[in-house]
Amino acid sequence: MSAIVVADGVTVHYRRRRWGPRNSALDTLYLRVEQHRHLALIGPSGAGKSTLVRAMLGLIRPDTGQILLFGQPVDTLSRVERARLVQAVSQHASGSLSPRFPVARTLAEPIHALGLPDDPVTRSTELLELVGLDAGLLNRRPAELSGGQRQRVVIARALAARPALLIGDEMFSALDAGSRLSVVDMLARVADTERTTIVLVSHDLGVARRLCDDVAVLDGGRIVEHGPCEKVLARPTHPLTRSLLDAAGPVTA
Ligand SMILES: Nc1ncnc2c1ncn2[C@@H]1O[C@H](COP(=O)(O)OP(=O)(O)OP(=O)(O)O)[C@@H](O)[C@H]1O
Repeated sequence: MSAIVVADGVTVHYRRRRWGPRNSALDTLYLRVEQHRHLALIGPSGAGKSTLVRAMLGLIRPDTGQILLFGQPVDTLSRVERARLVQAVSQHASGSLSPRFPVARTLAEPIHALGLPDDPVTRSTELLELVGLDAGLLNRRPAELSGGQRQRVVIARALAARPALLIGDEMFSALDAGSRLSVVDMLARVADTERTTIVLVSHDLGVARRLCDDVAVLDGGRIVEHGPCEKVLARPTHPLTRSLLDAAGPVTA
């Protein structure tokens, strides 16, 4: 199997002031994300999940170690190369939609910016369908959409880039419980068709198990347990994984 992402001994410190104390967010972290095996990143608040995501996106440079995307150090890739390989959707991503742009323009933009061969009109309609939205919304601006519809548009915009890797940092939290599972299932189908690998940061273990093949548990900036969901979530070996499972109650999704 080939690795889509490798974190090779990554350490990240945050320093609030130049001479102030350093706060270690990732501590010599090693992780391999295999292609076409969706990975859930779970862990308590402050474990380093979002920091790891930001490092994978090349938004922060590790103090030591490196992140490899398809074997290449992420900081050697151009912005366009990175955008073609990896897209991210965060919990509050709908704020990143331009208030002036109708949905059609939002979805066409990555196609133009990345020089993809897709026809923007056909692809925008297809993308809306993929995320379970009506093509009639193509002419609406963000203010004319519900919060859940905006989040689906953000997911569609990320898919427009046809990324090899989609990173979702609590990407479903803005959706109500009723539509969450249908969007999760939709994403699983799209990822399958488009050969996209997903890394999902989630506090929702039900969603993690429903979508992901593997799970990695972070604590104190390190991976403390990593393996197939059916094994780790059924027979956890680390006390932290056990306590996350206990706190979540029965994982039903
Ligand atoms: N910009 C920053 N400056 C200083 N410290 C930070 C900064 N961002 C995060 N941290 C610290 O780094 C550590 C890891 O934070 P991170 O946001 O990666 O955790 P997380 O696992 O994503 O948490 P959560 O589940 O609450 O979102 C925490 O101790 C946090 O306080």
